[in-house]
Amino acid sequence: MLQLLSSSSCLPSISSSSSSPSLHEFTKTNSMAELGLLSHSLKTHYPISLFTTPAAFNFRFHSLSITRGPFRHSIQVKAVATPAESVAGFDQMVSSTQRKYYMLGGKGGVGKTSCAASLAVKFANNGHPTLVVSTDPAHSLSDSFAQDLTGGTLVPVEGPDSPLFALEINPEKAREEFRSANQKNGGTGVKDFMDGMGLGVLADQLGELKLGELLDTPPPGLDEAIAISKARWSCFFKFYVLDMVIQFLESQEYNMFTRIVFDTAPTGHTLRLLSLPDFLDASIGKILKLKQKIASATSAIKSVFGQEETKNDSADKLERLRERMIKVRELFRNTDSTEFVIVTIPTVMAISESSRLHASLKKENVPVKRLIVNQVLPASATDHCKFCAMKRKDQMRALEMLQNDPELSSLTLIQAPLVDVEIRGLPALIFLGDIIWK
Ligand SMILES: Nc1ncnc2c1ncn2[C@@H]1O[C@H](COP(=O)(O)OP(=O)(O)OP(=O)(O)O)[C@@H](O)[C@H]1O
Repeated sequence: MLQLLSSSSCLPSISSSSSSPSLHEFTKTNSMAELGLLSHSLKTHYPISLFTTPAAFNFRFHSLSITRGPFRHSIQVKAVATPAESVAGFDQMVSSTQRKYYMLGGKGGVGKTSCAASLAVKFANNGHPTLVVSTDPAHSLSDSFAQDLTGGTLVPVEGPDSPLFALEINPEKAREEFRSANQKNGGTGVKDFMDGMGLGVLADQLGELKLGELLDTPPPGLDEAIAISKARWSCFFKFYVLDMVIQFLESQEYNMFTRIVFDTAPTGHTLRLLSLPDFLDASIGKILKLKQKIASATSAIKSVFGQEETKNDSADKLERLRERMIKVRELFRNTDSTEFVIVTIPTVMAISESSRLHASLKKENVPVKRLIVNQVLPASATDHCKFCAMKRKDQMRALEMLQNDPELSSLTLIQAPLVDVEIRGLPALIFLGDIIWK
């Protein structure tokens, strides 16, 4: 039988009091597939009730009860809430049936994927058909869900009450599409492909740069060429992601989803992605103005050479691209539908970066209300562990710094403890989600 045993453990844990393996032990000793199977069978065959009971002092007990079948038992987990913590306001996040977008972002490795995946699961378990999308080319959603999501298409996640689909925007698939389009038409295929994305005019501008060639065979020894190739590829991938976002808005395929959660790339990449629509809008505006000036100055010559229609077509395409970029930008800035949740950890470096991230997001007018400080060492961890005591002291200093930070102190602060299991698979995500999203 599984039951609460956290008093003997230094970190919040899921433990066992008998010879049966605990979920904690299970996650350590079994494959991801087995864990997935457990999560599936728990969900499919045995009703689970999740509840949270406030307890004395700074402890909070999270309970997972399985109420029938051979798995009849309850698992309780101790987590710690420090006084500065506020409630995430999940009731408000879940309340409307209108489509909402949540982007989770921050420094590399702080727990963006775990927080995003746990939020998606929680939405789906609270009645929202939900899509969770990774926009990080170095995806970890598959690991987080313990399920293969690498195909670049929507994959159903088994278990939650309402439909939950996951999508890793697959850089290899994008690259393949890009290459085959490029080969198909002897170079002009790049343009066709980008045309399909509403970006054909940009392909015109990029055509000179021989993007495809550089991707396939960077000239040997030319570091600069490789760097340029990488930069162009990164730019292309961002277009690809933006195109996906437009599809979420416009395509029937995504109509059903009332919550879309983005697991974003580390800070720098995401800021560049968010600022791209604005940059393109401004650049296209300038190009169009320039084109108009040139057009009026040379209209007589153009009509003689019969190029009028081509130029107008190109201006129309630019205008359409601009409209699409404005749509995405409006989406990113819409306070009714969109929220960027910053995820950080209690270190001076991570908090400094989060502060800069918030400042940049404000500049981009992207709404931010909540800040998750993940991996906070519980007070109980310091009882018999000098290292943990020192570490927690350090973390408390960083938290103090956060509370005095002019950029961050206004945000709703959510603390998530460092737990002693890796956050992988549905049960672990439900567990983490129940701690964070209250
Ligand atoms: N609160 C937590 N307690 C214990 N482990 C955690 C916690 N949050 C995240 N982890 C673990 O930390 C690792 C990194 O987490 P995750 O992949 O969510 O971070 P990330 O910010 O998305 O990383 P990347 O930037 O590399 O995509 C994972 O192994 C995850 O299980």
